[in-house]
This record gives sequence, structure tokens and C-alpha cells, in this order.
Amino acid sequence: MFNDPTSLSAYLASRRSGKPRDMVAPGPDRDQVAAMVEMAARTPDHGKLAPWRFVVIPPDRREAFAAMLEAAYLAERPEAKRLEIEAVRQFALQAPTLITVLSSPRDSHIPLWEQELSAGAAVMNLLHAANAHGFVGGWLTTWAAFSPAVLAGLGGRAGEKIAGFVFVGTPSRALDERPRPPLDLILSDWSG
Ligand SMILES: Cc1cc2nc3c(=O)[nH]c(=O)nc-3n(C[C@H](O)[C@H](O)[C@H](O)COP(=O)(O)O)c2cc1C
Repeated sequence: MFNDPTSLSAYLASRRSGKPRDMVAPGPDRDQVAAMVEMAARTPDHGKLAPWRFVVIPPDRREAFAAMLEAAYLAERPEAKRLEIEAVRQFALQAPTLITVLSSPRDSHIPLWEQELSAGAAVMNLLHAANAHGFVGGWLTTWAAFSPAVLAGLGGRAGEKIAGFVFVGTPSRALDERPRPPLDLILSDWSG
């Protein structure tokens, strides 16, 4: 069983993202999204800077969001073929709920790297919050996360970056396992 809710350790040992393209309704309602963002904001953050923010794409703005992405894609790749453009639209329209997370570093003595790490941690926490509400989440970036036009379209300011697009919903098919690295590859004892 994935995302086993019976205990915190059972959940963490079985945590799994959903595939956004397989997510269907229901997704979280507006109050649940707000509660999820409050949970996500309980993230380690050196200096209490809150160097991240969340931009929800409301359901009735998803079509406009798709049009914004399509225009950004076409501006960057004027030779794009119809199938590519359709894939961009599918990306924007998949899953019931979409929350973008922006890395939003402050002018501070806290290193930028630490602030950006905190943004990644906030995304991870948002995925946990989706599971805590009985949904699954999926963290995607794709070209769109690196597009200055998409960042501007989301209201991004100078210095901000798109940390991820977090899609949330209900899986339409059973989640399957993903290979995890063997412990001996990622865990070692310092030998001095
Ligand atoms: C920063 C970041 C960006 C990602 N972008 C994509 C993406 O664009 N497309 C994709 O298929 N998976 C992407 N992934 C991987 C998925 O979010 C997810 O981690 C993966 O499917 C494994 O799921 P898990 O959370 O159950 O380990 C990204 C992961 C991270 C950390």
C-alpha cells in the first residue's frame, strides 16, 4: 500500500507521488488548498524569511493558464509542431488542482542556496499535505519552470524561480512502485 495513513512512519515508508496525467476529480477544494499551503509553509527556513510563495491556478483559470503556456512556448520555439503544442496544453490542463511554488529569495545574509533549498523543502511538504488530505500530488517542472515568460505570466518578480508545478488529485489507477536507491549507495559512515 502506498501513502499508508495508519501511522506517520508507515506513511513515510510508503510515500509515493501520483502521476499528474492519471489524476482525476475530486481534488482539494479552496479551503483544503489553503490548509495544504499552511502545512507546506511549516518548512525549515533559515532566518524566518519564508523564501517561497504559492500561486494557485484556480479551476476557472486553467484554460487561460494553458493559453499563457502555449504563447510562451511558441515565442521560444516558433517552429513548434501541432503535437508539441497540444502536449503543452495537456500539461497545463491535467489533474484537478494546480499549485505553482515559487522560490522567492529575500535580500539577506542567509545564502541564496539555503533559501532555494527551503523552497524545495516547501514543495516536498506540499506533497505531504496533499497526502494528508487524502489526495496524491505530483511535482513537475518541464521547460515551463525555466521559461522567463511563464515566470512573468505567473506574476514572478526578479530573482524568483519556479520551484515546481504541483498537481493534486485522486489517482485514476493504482500507483506502482518506483525503484529506490540501495541503502549502501546513499548511506555511509564517515571514517575520519
Ligand atoms: C525538481 C523536480 C522536478 C521534477 N520534474 C519532473 C518532470 O518535469 N517530469 C517528470 O516526469 N517527473 C519530474 N519529477 C519527478 C517526480 O516529481 C517524482 O519525484 C517521481 O515521479 C517519483 O515519485 P516519488 O515522489 O514517488 O518518488 C521532478 C522531481 C523534482 C524533484
